[in-house]
Amino acid sequence: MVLDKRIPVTVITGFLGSGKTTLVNRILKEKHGLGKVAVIENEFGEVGVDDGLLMNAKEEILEMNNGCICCTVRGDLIKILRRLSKRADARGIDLVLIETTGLADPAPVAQTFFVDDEVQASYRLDAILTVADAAHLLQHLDDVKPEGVENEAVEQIAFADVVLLNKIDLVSSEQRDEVVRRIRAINATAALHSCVRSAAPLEALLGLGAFSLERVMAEEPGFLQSDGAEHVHDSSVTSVGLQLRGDLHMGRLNAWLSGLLRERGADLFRSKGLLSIAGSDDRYVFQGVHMLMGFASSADGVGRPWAPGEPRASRLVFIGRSLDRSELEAGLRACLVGEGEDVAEGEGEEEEVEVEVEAEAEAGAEREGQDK
Ligand SMILES: Nc1nc2c(ncn2[C@@H]2O[C@H](COP(=O)(O)OP(=O)(O)OP(=O)(O)O)[C@@H](O)[C@H]2O)c(=O)[nH]1
Repeated sequence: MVLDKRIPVTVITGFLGSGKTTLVNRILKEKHGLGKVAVIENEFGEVGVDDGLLMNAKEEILEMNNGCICCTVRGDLIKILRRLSKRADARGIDLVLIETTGLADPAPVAQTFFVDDEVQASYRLDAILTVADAAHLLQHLDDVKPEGVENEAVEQIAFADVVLLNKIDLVSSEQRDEVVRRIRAINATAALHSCVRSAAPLEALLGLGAFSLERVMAEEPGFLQSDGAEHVHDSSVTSVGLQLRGDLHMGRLNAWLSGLLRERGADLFRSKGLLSIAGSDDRYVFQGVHMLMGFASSADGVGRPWAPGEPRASRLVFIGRSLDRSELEAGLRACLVGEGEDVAEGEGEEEEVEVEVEAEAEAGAEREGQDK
């Protein structure tokens, strides 16, 4: 038996907000006996937030935020992989995780491991792992795209070696069965694990040797020839990234974001932010997936607190349809604390709160009705 000494690579894909970063954090935290892990992160949009959401690991985290890994920055991925392999011996990297954007087609990312000689000599694609949000997958699979535009959610399921059906805490068992049925109609052979907070056993996710070029070639004979040009993103889905110096008023911010997601949650696929909140030295994290939202802070072990004297600013990203940058920016600016303003009302909100669960449940019930 010839031992394959190449570094295994797991590509983690899945629609916006499905639980990819949650999974990466779990792997970094739990990796028993996996050796040293390098993570390549690609975020959609010009303002990245995931750097603040990944746990403070001693691992190698490499950011790619100036384009989509499946098309515009595929060359950068090759450069990063080449650089990493040159250093791999010295640093002893044993595993590479690539977290794609939620809007990436995983096929061109997989192709990278077969078309570049240097990359192919150093790396072995272990598996494409797709995280699916049980509460929102169906609406993204059903999303009707303009002519010639791929449905990323379908591509991500179709190309998976392993599907992690996540967030099953948000659906009934009937809804879950329906989601499984739809996944199976697209991909009958992938291993499928249902879970909450991406908590499937690591041995079911890593070191599988599951990616098979022969299988992909049998289904897509042009796989190695394509140059990625056929992958067209849905241009109606855009991102607005905002960065603002100063402190935000928690009460006003909560009210603004709750209202925004309640009114626009259908079109607002994903929102997230790293926030400077008045009256607190903890850095806050905001997470939104459609109408569901929550806050956590470094007091809850998410990210790190502000250092003394560190310039304080907030970064937020909104991804969805029909986004109006100036309206979003005006909304956020209105949450800034004015000079001399009393912020007492903004304190004492340090618990993680899921404030829009009811609205989300209503949306789920509506969808369930449509599914029948
Ligand atoms: N209720 C519930 N929430 C979850 C679960 N898994 C993750 N979340 C939450 O879903 C939100 C998005 O999770 P992430 O891990 O950031 O998702 P992602 O796929 O990395 O998101 P993008 O990188 O923006 O595409 C966060 O608020 C998580 O805490 C789950 O199983 N149940």
